[in-house]
Amino acid sequence: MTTEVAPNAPPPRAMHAVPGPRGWPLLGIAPRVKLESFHRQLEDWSREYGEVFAFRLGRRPFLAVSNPEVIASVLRRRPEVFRRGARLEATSREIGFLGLFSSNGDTWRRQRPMVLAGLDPAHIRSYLPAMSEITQTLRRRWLEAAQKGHEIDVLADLMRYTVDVTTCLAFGHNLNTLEASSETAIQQHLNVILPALFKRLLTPFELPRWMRNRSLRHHVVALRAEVQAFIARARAQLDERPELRERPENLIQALIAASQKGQQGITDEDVAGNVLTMLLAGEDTTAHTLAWLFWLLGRHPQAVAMARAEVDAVLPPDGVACSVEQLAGLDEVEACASEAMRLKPVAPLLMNEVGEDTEVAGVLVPKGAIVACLLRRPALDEGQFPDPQRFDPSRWRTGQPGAKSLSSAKRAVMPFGAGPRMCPGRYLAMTEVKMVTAMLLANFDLEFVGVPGRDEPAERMALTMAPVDLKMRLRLRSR
Ligand code: HEM
Repeated sequence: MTTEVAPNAPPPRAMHAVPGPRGWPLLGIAPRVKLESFHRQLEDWSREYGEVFAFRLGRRPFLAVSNPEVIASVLRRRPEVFRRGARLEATSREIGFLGLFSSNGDTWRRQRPMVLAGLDPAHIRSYLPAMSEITQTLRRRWLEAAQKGHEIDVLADLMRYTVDVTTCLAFGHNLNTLEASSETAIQQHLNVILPALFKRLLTPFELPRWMRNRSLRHHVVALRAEVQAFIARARAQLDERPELRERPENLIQALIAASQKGQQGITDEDVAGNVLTMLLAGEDTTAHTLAWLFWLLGRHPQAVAMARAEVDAVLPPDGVACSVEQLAGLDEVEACASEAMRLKPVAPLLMNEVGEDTEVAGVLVPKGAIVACLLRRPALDEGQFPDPQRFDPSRWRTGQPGAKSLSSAKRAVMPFGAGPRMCPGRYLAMTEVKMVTAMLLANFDLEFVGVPGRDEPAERMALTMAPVDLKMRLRLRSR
């Protein structure tokens, strides 16, 4: 058994002695679970039962934790003691996207440096021209919507943007869904596969025949075929221009070059798995983060005014950044994004399967149990952030008096996770978030961002947390 506890700590408690919501024999709390708002149910229970509580989902024991130090210690002890769930790993293998996100142990160790290298700041710099171009396309789309007075489906447009950026960077091919008249095939596949995956992961019982669903199978097979086509294209490029093996232009070239060299044992399966992982991990997360940020900006004109003043000072009049230096000057925009991720993190919940008996927050947790880290709870803790529900980007300004407390506050907010499995796409994601937000503020006034007839958009959880039915109306900005 592994532990990370002080020497004089009291003896650990067994899980059944830890308070938590009551369940039924065999089913546990399964009949009470609402998949789309499971994160909120857990957050509510943590208010009722405290920083550590336990329950069963089916036969599987769960321990939910919301203390930031406990969360950090769990996330640090990966991939050895805590791991991605065996079901996630098996399901991903079945679908054909066993990439960095879902793999464990040696597969994860082999893949991580490769994926990290493709997404590091140096590579992001070389991706900027493509990203600026795609941001220009989005700008044109929104200029047209503003001129015609059209309402914008925020999530749909932002997902088109992130699909275009991700496919362009990962595969060297811009799908240009922003200018396509209808949803592309890839989006249609993901719209079916992602919710099915999430449901499968949270259903308390094994669903051995889930892939027999004909529609799901169709989408999985078609998506795999799309990915194989990207791989074939990148292989041909590497054959034509062997110098790309040393200086790959995109992630797929980097992965294939490594697999051909036999470097670090990267296999063809690893390449395909990580190509799909980029699509799955990079699309919803960034689009949903931007959507929440826009909704919050729509309610806070002062924050808009400050961020816009900065955008006007740093960027050209079209508001589209084209250098790392310009993006680095957007501190206020970044502060707005950090504050949006504190209040509306798209990953408010991280599930970790226990790989060997261990101890967490003074509780004995057996192998096979799940430790659910409730990431949003510390981010809304009054002790860390006065008036925690208020959207206040000034909390994130650097060089302010109280910078020390800012650094401890930062440790309580983990939108990209923490420890050895922290999100490798965070530089790319922040680049996209800053680019799109700056473009929005430079060109448009936010006439309306919200859900008609509601104060707040509902939070819907399906792998990531999205604002439901968010709409936006833009007016050309009067300067
Ligand atoms: C605002 C946007 C994003 C957010 C909020 C986000 C958040 C996260 C979180 C919370 C994790 C789990 C970290 C952990 O277990 O400690 C994660 C993992 C991951 N993310 Fe992101 N992500 C974003 C964008 C991206 C992008 C753009 C990519 C790549 C194109 C990406 C690729 C990945 C991968 C591959 C992992 C798995 C890392 C591992 O297990 O080693 N993410 N992300």
